[in-house]
Amino acid sequence: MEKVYNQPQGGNEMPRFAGRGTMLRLPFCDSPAGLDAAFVGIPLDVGTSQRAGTRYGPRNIRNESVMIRPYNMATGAAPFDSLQVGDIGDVPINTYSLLKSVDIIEDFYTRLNDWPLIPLTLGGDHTLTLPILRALAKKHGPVGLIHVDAHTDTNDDMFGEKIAHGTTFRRAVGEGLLDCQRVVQIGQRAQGYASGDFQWGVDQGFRLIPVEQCWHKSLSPLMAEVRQLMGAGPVYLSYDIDSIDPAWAPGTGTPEVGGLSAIQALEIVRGCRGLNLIGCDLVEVSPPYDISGMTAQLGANLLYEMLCVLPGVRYQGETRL
Ligand SMILES: N=C(N)NCCCC(=O)O
Ligand SMILES: [Mn+2]
Ligand SMILES: [Mn+2]
Repeated sequence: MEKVYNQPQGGNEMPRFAGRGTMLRLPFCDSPAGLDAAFVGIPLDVGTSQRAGTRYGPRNIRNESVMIRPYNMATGAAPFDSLQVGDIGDVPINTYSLLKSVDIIEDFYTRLNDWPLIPLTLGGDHTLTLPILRALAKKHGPVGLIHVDAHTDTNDDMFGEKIAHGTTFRRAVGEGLLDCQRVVQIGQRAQGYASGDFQWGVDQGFRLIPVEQCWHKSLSPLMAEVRQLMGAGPVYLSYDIDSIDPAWAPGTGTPEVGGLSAIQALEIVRGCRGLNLIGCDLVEVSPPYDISGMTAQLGANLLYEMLCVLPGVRYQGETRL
């Protein structure tokens, strides 16, 4: 019998401004059973260092995902023709404790390890990536990482705290969660607390591509190099929306000028096709600062593009360049 796959609620069956409040208006699934990929919300902002508000990220990304249709006309991807995808809701973080929230997130994703699904996470601030990596490392061992961000997030502490949205990947290295020779950081820019701030990751084995090396060019050639570097091993994609210039993504808590374009963001994610992706996140969307919801819509589209490059996605016909 032909397998039936979940479909986004169509714009001709329910007006786009109505219907399910889930990601892409997919069915809400109260169990991970049977899913190949799951959208998960983490409404966290107690880890932020400047503007807060990312607690509203998951809800607004879902709200702005209503324009997205099933078939990717640029790449030919048809995710809902071969993957069972659902929205499994939000992680019940502790609004009053970042450390307890980190434990709650790790426990939630550790339980997801029991299922063959790939988590696609709607953030929330970048602290959330640490507990997700802790959980995924239990299943996959140390993983490769594609980290797109205005920041390195490798501070040893912030205000004396070892866990915050700017310390995530320092902690991940220290806990042995990353295969450091298969880590790339793309889009880093602005200033440091010390002159060597960007060097710490490079000293661990990371490949760093500062934003100035991205300016005025397509990033498709870079992604060919990244695919080569990642090889066949497990890879996690962590996409901080503030990697993109505030002109395209104003709704974020720690904006930095001179960022990537939305087009380059699409090139990066589409360039992940063929990788052994074991999880993705889209973090730091802060709706209170989001002009007309465009940052949340860009985040929703990047999450859809991540879904489109997951292992097992079927492609329709020839893919256009
Ligand atoms: N937005 C994220 N994830 N990190 C911002 C860190 C800012 C800082 O290191 O001063
Ligand atoms: Mn970040
Ligand atoms: Mn950032």
